[in-house]
Amino acid sequence: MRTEPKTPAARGSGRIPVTLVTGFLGSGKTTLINAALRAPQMARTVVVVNEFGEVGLDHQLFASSSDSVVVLENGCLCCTVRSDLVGTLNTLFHDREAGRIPAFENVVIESSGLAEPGAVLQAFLSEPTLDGLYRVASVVTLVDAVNWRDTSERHDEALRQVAFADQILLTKLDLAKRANAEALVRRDIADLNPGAEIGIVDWTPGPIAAMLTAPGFDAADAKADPRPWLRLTGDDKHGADDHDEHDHAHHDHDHAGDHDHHEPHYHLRGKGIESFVLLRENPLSRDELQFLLDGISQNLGPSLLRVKGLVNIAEEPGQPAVIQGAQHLLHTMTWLEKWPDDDRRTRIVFITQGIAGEELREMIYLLDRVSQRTFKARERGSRLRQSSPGGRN
Ligand SMILES: Nc1nc2c(ncn2[C@@H]2O[C@H](COP(=O)(O)OP(=O)(O)OP(=O)(O)O)[C@@H](O)[C@H]2O)c(=O)[nH]1
Repeated sequence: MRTEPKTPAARGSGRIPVTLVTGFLGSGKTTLINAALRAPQMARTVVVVNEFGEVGLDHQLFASSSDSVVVLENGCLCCTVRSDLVGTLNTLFHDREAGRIPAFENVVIESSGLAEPGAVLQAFLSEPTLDGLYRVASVVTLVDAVNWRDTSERHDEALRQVAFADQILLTKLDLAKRANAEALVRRDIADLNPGAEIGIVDWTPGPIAAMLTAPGFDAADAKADPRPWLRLTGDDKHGADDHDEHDHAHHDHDHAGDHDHHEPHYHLRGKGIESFVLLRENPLSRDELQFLLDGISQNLGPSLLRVKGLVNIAEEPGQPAVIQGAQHLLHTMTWLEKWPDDDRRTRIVFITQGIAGEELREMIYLLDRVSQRTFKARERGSRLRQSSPGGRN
């Protein structure tokens, strides 16, 4: 990741917001988008679906993109990007600029039920063309509450779709036989992705359309409020404690509360998805942050699913830096004009797969300590050199 010179609002927020709708096969994606299309506020929205004709789009702009993927040089399938999606979005943007199609204001992408949201998200963060034209406003993941446990046991994609989400909507609760179905699914999901907002689909077109066209958080807009995006508020939704600068985001499965203790324990963690919040009271210097992020990227590499956070940088105490990443890619840092409230702590949420929670925690903790020590030692060294008789000053 590059830490760029501070240029608040340098790129403004002119990029077109994209809402990515994901969810396992049959979770209700098409039904949701079709419901939204009945609302007038979708008139300036382009809907891109994987399969042509999947959504009835009589009066809508429409773009199709087939399922081809490109395997990048390192051959890692997690890095495949949907080049046709990138091409489609590029064409749409330039057609819009040239007046060949109406000036749409939003894009909604319905990804295939088996798609890896990480690859699509990464395309927006890494693809130079897309990055300048579009931004991901929100990743909305639908979860079929009836089939969730079966599906999540069998299909990793379903878990990763939840792990990548900013918002999660439960569907089919009307079909659930168990009275506590909602509570159980919510518990699993909060465990996988403590930073996501969880709700139930209200099938009224207006509210769905509003959700799909919401501007979301634009990290390039210096005036944007990051709180809903990060979902870390004063009461700290992630459950991290102030007494420890590093805390684990998981809920304690054994604690009393609204958990149903008659339910057999569900080992989602056996699936290897972990989340962790790095909380830090002391500001980081730019170099420390670079060191920390490089270390995280090198050591966690393919295990990283999603990273997002606000960082207090020592050189710029009045302005938080925003970092975000998908898979091993950490996106260029941007700056907000001011802190959204009095909480000036660095807060970075990590969602990983394939690394044990304890190991993750230890690694980030260690990297942070090494980074602090290295830079403190370097500062001391430079002070000593300056004050010594043979020093430069
Ligand atoms: N009763 C009920 N049915 C639902 C609900 N959500 C979706 N369905 C039904 O579930 C079926 C699958 O919904 P789709 O919208 O096609 O699901 P999808 O996610 O687009 O499916 P794929 O395209 O296969 O990935 C349809 O018959 C919907 O009517 C819900 O909340 N309640």
